[in-house]
Amino acid sequence: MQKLNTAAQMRQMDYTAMHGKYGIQPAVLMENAGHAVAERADEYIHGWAGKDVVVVCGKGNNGGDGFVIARHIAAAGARAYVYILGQAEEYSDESQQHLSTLQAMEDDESCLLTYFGGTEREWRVLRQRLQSCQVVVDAMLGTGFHGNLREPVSSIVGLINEIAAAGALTVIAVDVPTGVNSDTGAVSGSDEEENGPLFADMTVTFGALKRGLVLYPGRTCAGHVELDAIGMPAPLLVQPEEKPAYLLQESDIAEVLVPRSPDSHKGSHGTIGIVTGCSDMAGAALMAAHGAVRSGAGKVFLRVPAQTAPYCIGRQPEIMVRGVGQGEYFTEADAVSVLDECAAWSVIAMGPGMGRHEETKAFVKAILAHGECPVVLDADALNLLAGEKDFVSSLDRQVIMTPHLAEFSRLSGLSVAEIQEDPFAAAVQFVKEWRVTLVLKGAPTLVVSAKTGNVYVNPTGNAGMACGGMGDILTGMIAAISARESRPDICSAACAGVYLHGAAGDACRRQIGSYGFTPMEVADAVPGVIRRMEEEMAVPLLQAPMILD
Ligand SMILES: NC(=O)C1=CN([C@@H]2O[C@H](COP(=O)(O)OP(=O)(O)OC[C@H]3O[C@@H](n4cnc5c(N)ncnc54)[C@H](O)[C@@H]3O)[C@@H](O)[C@H]2O)[C@@H](O)CC1
Ligand SMILES: Nc1ncnc2c1ncn2[C@@H]1O[C@H](COP(=O)(O)OP(=O)(O)O)[C@@H](O)[C@H]1O
Ligand SMILES: [K+]
Repeated sequence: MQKLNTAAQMRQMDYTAMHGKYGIQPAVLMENAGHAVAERADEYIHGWAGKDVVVVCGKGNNGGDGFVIARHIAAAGARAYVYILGQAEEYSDESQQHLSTLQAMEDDESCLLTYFGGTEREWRVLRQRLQSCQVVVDAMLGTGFHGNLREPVSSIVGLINEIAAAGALTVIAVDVPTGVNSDTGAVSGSDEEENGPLFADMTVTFGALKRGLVLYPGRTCAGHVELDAIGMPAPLLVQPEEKPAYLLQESDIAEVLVPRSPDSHKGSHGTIGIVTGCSDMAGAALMAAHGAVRSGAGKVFLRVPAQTAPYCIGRQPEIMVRGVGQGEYFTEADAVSVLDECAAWSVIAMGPGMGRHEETKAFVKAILAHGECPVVLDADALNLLAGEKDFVSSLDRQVIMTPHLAEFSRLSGLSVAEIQEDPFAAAVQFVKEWRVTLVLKGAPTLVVSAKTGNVYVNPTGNAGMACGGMGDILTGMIAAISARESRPDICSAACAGVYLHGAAGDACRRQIGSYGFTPMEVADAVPGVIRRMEEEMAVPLLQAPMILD
């Protein structure tokens, strides 16, 4: 897992490194940061030697990093044209220190300083420089940026974007691309294009990943992201923050990839009860069931309203289907027969294609109110439960809710725009109030643990998955994974489900292309993805076979 920090958490981390017991000199940390950019971008741009590079340095410490970068790339054989946006005396002590070193190099042709005042001539020269150089280093604004870009930064960003779009100019961002809010991924000028953010090819970020680098639209501006520890003491790199957020990595889901016990049987791998569907959405029920099968479920029972059953029976022979009641959708009276079976199930999933009839709401509440096994709620089950916070939060069982943005908006009462403004805050607040594990689906999907309030961001998945039915597959996957032999805790199961689902979507994109792969194909890709992960992580697929003779 990689920490995903806010600007405030970064300030605290920097402060502890410098002023707490570790006592690292501020200028040393800045030196490490600047050196890290020069080193890490070297390979990306195929070496600094012989390159003309414009380094634009803002007024804050991001600009200070730029001074260090200019010195290192000049030493590596580049010619650095350094544009300085602040007055020397405005800079922090450590930035001033690095600026003085650069000033002492001024006679050297490798490093040319311009104190940018914004005269017409200066703009003209800057444009020419940008047109003739090969690389731009964006050291204008980092974690200190908020709001909309002001001049002259705004126009410099516009100029760089324009020239980069037209030609062979590589843009390297320092810590965070200028104009991206490092906490939320919001960007400058979303409603006025001229104040838009910088689009970088590569971002070298320091100490911890920033949330704005993984959330859209900021993620689009960051390009290829590399994280450098910049010499931070190891405990600070891993120490949990007060309200932690993490980016999931493949190794994090190893918990669910433990090999099957060689003597296990179908009962060891979970009995999944999928209770969902209605007459015009039988496919959703089948897709959820298929997601469970492809994720390794021991047994999958599908319970659908009676009139949906004929469509489902026999479609997939491994799924055990029974029609409940007599109608086209579930009603409260149908709950009794399902509740009779629930006691033997490891997990229940409800919601895909269930319809939004009032009677179905009573059915869902009746199922939830009895029994102890975990429940995964998606789609219409969520729509039906909007306004039922008190009921859900007082349930004595583990609940995972998997809304997409519109469903989450209905549940939380927040508008989609409000959620997008700060999805972390909205998701964490919701989990606190509803006492459920939340899978807020989207690009990217966030998982928030009911137990800890920790946020996990999923890096896998692609826009080819924006297609009806993808979420239904995920519902079945999470249900099946939560019931695996290793019995992962509910949040780990949700994280693993989301990660595998996205990775299966990525495998489909590679094999089929960005358009037109289906939810069923994504489910079918899951076993292959698990096999690849097992091989790459050297988790044995099977225990060594016994040799009997
Ligand atoms: N010691 C530290 O704290 C370290 C900080 N580092 C660097 O320092 C950066 C953070 O430095 P700062 O806190 O000084 O912040 P920044 O350098 O990101 O930005 C601060 C400046 O931005 C201006 N600003 C804010 N919003 C603006 C807007 N909308 N339009 C135009 N100007 C705007 C502020 O007036 C201020 O002058 C990090 O991103 C990183 O690059 C690194 O050197 C590592 C060590
Ligand atoms: N652009 C995207 N990038 C990554 N994942 C995506 C993208 N678009 C959709 N997905 C994923 O596809 C799934 C869509 O689920 P959902 O909207 O519930 O579909 P449905 O309700 O039709 O089943 C979610 O898991 C979501 O994260
Ligand atoms: K920057």
